[in-house]
Amino acid sequence: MADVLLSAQKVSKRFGGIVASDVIDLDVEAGTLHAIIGPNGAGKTTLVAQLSGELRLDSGEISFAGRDMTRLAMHERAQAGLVRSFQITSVVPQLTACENVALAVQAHDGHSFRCWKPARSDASLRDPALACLNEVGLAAKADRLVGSLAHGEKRALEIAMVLATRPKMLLLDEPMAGMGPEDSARLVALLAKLKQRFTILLIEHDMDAVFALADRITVLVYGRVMLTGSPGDVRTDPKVREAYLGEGAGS
Ligand SMILES: Nc1ncnc2c1ncn2[C@@H]1O[C@H](COP(=O)(O)OP(=O)(O)OP(=O)(O)O)[C@@H](O)[C@H]1O
Repeated sequence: MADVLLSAQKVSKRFGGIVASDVIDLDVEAGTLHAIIGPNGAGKTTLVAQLSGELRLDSGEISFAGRDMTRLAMHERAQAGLVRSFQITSVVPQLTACENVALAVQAHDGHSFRCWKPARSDASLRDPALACLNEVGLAAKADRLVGSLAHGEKRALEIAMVLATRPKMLLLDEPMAGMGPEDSARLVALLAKLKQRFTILLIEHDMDAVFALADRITVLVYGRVMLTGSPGDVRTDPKVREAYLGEGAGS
């Protein structure tokens, strides 16, 4: 087995009577795109929040690049290279795409978000921000206000902001949500390019995207891992077909 970059061991989380994560074991190998699929309420978002540090574990352990992350805060995990995609709600609509990415560069470099003004003119922020926008195909929109960007462009901007933090691994929670087929196809192409450089954990309901991109897939059902395997394993597993994909899906 290749090197494991991210490992979750016996991770659990309960919300009142609901067991959202039920003793989950997950190993993500370096250099792979690992997808997590499962029906609504299976615990996918909860698991990502636990991995990124937004949500405390009730029990279990998380290690990343050989370091114990279990008790580290979100920004400490991000500093180590484990970064969850920014939610569009954390993007400032009154600033341009470039200024928003510059803020992410600035935040990662340890400056305060309050000092955003120099980000407009400071080449040490603008140049890396433009490079990130270029990577996601948004260079031409660098000086557009975020509020005026189309939905697909905003999602690409979120990814540019992750890249600005110089991650080792990206945690992406439903990046295709709400997208039409053209934007989805564009994002699949972008992720196919990014997976050559980054390890990626992808939660996604779009099965075409998952089967096009994933090297490994973990199926969660009721907070438990039903199966981890190759796309072929998952596609043909009768339990998975019954529990989630439905007969004929994914084929
Ligand atoms: N903050 C919370 N408080 C109470 N219950 C929660 C909370 N967050 C999640 N849950 C519950 O935990 C379970 C898992 O939810 P989660 O959002 O992780 O599932 P999911 O697989 O991401 O679902 P979806 O595909 O619909 O996004 C659900 O039953 C949900 O209602």
